[in-house]
Formats: sequence, C-alpha cells, structure tokens
Amino acid sequence: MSAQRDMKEKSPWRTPVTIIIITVIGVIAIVALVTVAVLQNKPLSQKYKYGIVLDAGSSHTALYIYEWPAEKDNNTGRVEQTHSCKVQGPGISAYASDPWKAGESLTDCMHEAQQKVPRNKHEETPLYLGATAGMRLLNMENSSASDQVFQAVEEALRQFQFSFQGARILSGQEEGAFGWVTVNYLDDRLKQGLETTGALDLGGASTQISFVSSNYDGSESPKNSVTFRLYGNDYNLYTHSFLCYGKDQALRLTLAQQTLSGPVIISDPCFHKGYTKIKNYADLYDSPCVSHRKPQGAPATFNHTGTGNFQQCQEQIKRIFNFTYCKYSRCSFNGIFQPLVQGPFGAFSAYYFVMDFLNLTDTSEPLTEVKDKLTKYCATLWSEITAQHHTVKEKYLAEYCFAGTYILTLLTEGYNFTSESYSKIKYIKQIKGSDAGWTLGYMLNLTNMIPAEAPDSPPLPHAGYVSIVTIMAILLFIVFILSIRPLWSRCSKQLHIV
Ligand SMILES: Nc1ccn([C@@H]2O[C@H](COP(=O)(O)OP(=O)(O)O)[C@@H](O)[C@H]2O)c(=O)n1
Ligand SMILES: [Ca+2]
Repeated sequence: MSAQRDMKEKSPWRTPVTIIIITVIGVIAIVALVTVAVLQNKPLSQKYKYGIVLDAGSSHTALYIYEWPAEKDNNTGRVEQTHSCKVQGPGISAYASDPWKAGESLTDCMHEAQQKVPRNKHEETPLYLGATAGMRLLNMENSSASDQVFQAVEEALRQFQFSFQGARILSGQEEGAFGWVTVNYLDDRLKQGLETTGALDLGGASTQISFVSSNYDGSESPKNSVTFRLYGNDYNLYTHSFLCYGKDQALRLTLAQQTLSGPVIISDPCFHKGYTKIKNYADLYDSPCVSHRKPQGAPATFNHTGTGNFQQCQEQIKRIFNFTYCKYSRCSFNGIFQPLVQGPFGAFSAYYFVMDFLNLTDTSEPLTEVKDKLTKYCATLWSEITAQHHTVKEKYLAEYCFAGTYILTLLTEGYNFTSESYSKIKYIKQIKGSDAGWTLGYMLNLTNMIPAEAPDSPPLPHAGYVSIVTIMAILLFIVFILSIRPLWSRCSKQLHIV
C-alpha cells in the first residue's frame, strides 16, 4: 500500500505545473481544431471569374459583364450580371457603308469593361459578340458588307487583352432558345426541375417566342424544336423567330402596305392626331423586309399624318400577318407551326420598354381594360403627348401608339394568347439584377456552365458542416474539463498543503 502511494506521489501527472500545461495545450488544441475546421470549409468568396458578351442588335449594341464564383466545381456557381454598357450610336448593321466605324463604336464600352474586370483576370475572361436580326438582314441583302462589318468589329475587339472567342450571327432558333435559358436559369427553374417559363423577346428587326408545351414532341415541325438536357432534366422547347416582325421592321411592313399606290399623304391610325412629318420613300423601303414592295413611280417623299385610332391601327397591323395557309395542325401566322401557348411567360426587351412606357405592364388588368387604355392613349393629340413627355426623343415618342398596338396584336392575333393566357405574361426587364435576353444563356452554353446531369449534392450544406464541427468541439471541451477536474482539485489541495 505504502509503496503504491509513493509511486502515485512521485508521478509527474500530479505536479501542478504539469496540470496547468496540459490544460493550456488542451484548450489551444480545441481552439485550433475549430478554427481549422471552419476556415478549411469557408467558401473563398473573393475569387471570381468573368465573361463578357456583346449583344449586337439591329437598333443598338450592348455589352454585358457576368461574374461567378471561381471555386465551384466546373464553374457551376451562380452567374450574375455585374455591369452593362450601352454602345453609343446605332447597331453595327447600320455601318455597312463605313465598316471600320462599327468597330470604333464599341471601344468606349470595351474601355469600361477593362475598368470593371480586375486587371489580372483580363487574359482569362472570354469575350463574345453575337449579332441578331439587323446583321441577318444585312447578310441577306449584301453579304460582303456584312463580312466587312464583322472584320472591323473583330479587329477592334482583338485590341483588348480579353480572350476573344469570335463574332458571329446567331440563328433565330439560337436567339429564342438562349433567351428561354436565361429566363429559366435566373429564376432557378432549371436546377430545381420546376415548371419552366416561356420567353417572349421583341427586338427591332425580329421577334422570338419559346416555350415548353406538354403536348408537343417536336416531330410536327422539327425546325421549331430545340432539345436540352440540363441538370438531369430533358426539355423539348418550341421556338420560332420571325424575321421582319421586330417592332421597327413591323412598322415598315404596316406603313408599306398603306403606300402601295405611292400616295403623297398617308393617314396613319397608328400615329397621333396632329402628327405630321415629310418622309422619304427611299428610307421606308430601305430594308429587305419591304424593298420588294416599293411602289413603281412613287414620288420621293410622302406626308405621314396621324389619325390616332387604336381599332383601325389594329386592323392595319393584322394585315401584315398571313393567316390563310397552314400545313400543320395549328399555326401562329405566315404558315408557321405553333402549339397552343402554355404556362407562364416572361416578355422582355421592347415588350418591356414599350409596355412600361405606356403603364400597361400590369397583366392582372383584364385585356379589355388594357385595350381601352391604349385606345385613349392613341387618341391623345400629338401636341399633348409631346408636352407630357418633353424628355423623350420625338422619333420614339411618336411610335408608342403603334408599338403598343403591335404588341397586343402580335400576342393575341399572332400567337393566340387569350384573355386568360395573357394574364400569365409578365413584362420583365431584369431578373435578380441580370437583364432578360439571350446573352446570358449564350455564354452559359458556350462555357458549358449548365451541366447535363444534376451535380451530386454535398451530404451537408456548408453551414451544417460548420455547426456540427462546432458542437463536437464544445462537447470535447466539456468532456476535457470534466476529466481534468479531479486533477485540478487534487492539485489545489496539494498547493493548499504546501
Ligand atoms: N430603352 C429602349 C431600348 C430599346 N428599345 C427597342 O428595343 C428594340 C431592341 O431591338 P434590338 O436592337 O435588340 O434588335 P434585334 O436585333 O433583337 O431585332 C428596338 O426596337 C429598340 O427601339 C426601346 O424601345 N427602348
Ligand atoms: Ca435583341
């Protein structure tokens, strides 16, 4: 017994200094464990990647900068638009006779992009330019002029340090499908496999409609069908792009059918009473959408005069749609197949700009009321309109009655939206800070940022992992304190005795 006691008393564990050292080491070890566990799993939130897309539209070019977290596997982190820049001047197709100016026009926005993307990221940042209906029309009309515009634009873009990936014309199908991808990606509908939103895009020279229809398998009109496999879900998308049915070309089509006989005065119900302007026949017919209809022996100019009548304007617009032939089970117009519209829709670009200007974006309002309001707007005298909106450019201001009427006619007569399905349209400019349009979908596709299969989800989200490690560390600490408590009390007793 006494020998045993001697051994215990001589044990180094029993000296107060040792116990203090063990306690301090234990506490440091636990604090270190928690710190390492938390830091190792903390997302490296400062590291981003960037991508730049130039949307060379028929009326103007816009630059978009996108950003996404770099640490996510295969770049599957959320992509967001961080900046946009509107290029001064017209779309690149307007520089056909002066191609180098098309390249030059982009430099201001490109310099802005240089400022916005961190310098050390420039070389690795992909830069794309996609051109839409304006260049499609120029290419049809004069393909060498279109090539020269592309040459000039490419040369200008290569001057920058970004990783230039090329400039090209998007097909109408691509334009429609990528617009649909953008809207559904931003709404988080793809990742979660939710019901998708259709996309309605109204440009100046073309317009796109894209949606998933449960009773459409793509076989009836394969050229209107695009299939995607995204996050493990298959989508069979109906899409169509109507060239010449963007709002600026549709206005030409509408006016052209009123000038068939080459009159000197045109009384136009789509323009306000009191509006009158001398216009050139040559300018009106300077587009492949209408050039073949130019009246023979027409005078050089005509007097474009408004009468401000929504009903008659709608009648004029209806005449630019051909409903007489359809070789499919059902058509929208001009013999183009279209299943019945289905589900919610997002309407963006000029759909939004026009309806926002007219205060008609509230689609919970009955369609009859929307038409009543537009009837009143169109009937307002031009002098009153200009007085109410003196900051808006006259050319744009003059066209809102036409544009609003065109939108309602295209949706209800062209695409067959009913008062019920119309209420499922949302006029949108942006979703969560990113513009609705084809550019984001285009970049996501070219950078393979939407995987075909659903990514393996981690067993626990980051916050859950950190919580568990913290709880474990606290429990370990409590167990540790409890285990050294007897040693501490013995130690203090010893100190007392000493
Ligand atoms: N603030 C704005 C910006 C554009 N817009 C119109 O939106 C349309 C944009 O078309 P776009 O240039 O993208 O032409 P596409 O190549 O897509 O046919 C044009 O008709 C513009 O006039 C508008 O009404 N208000
Ligand atoms: Ca566009």
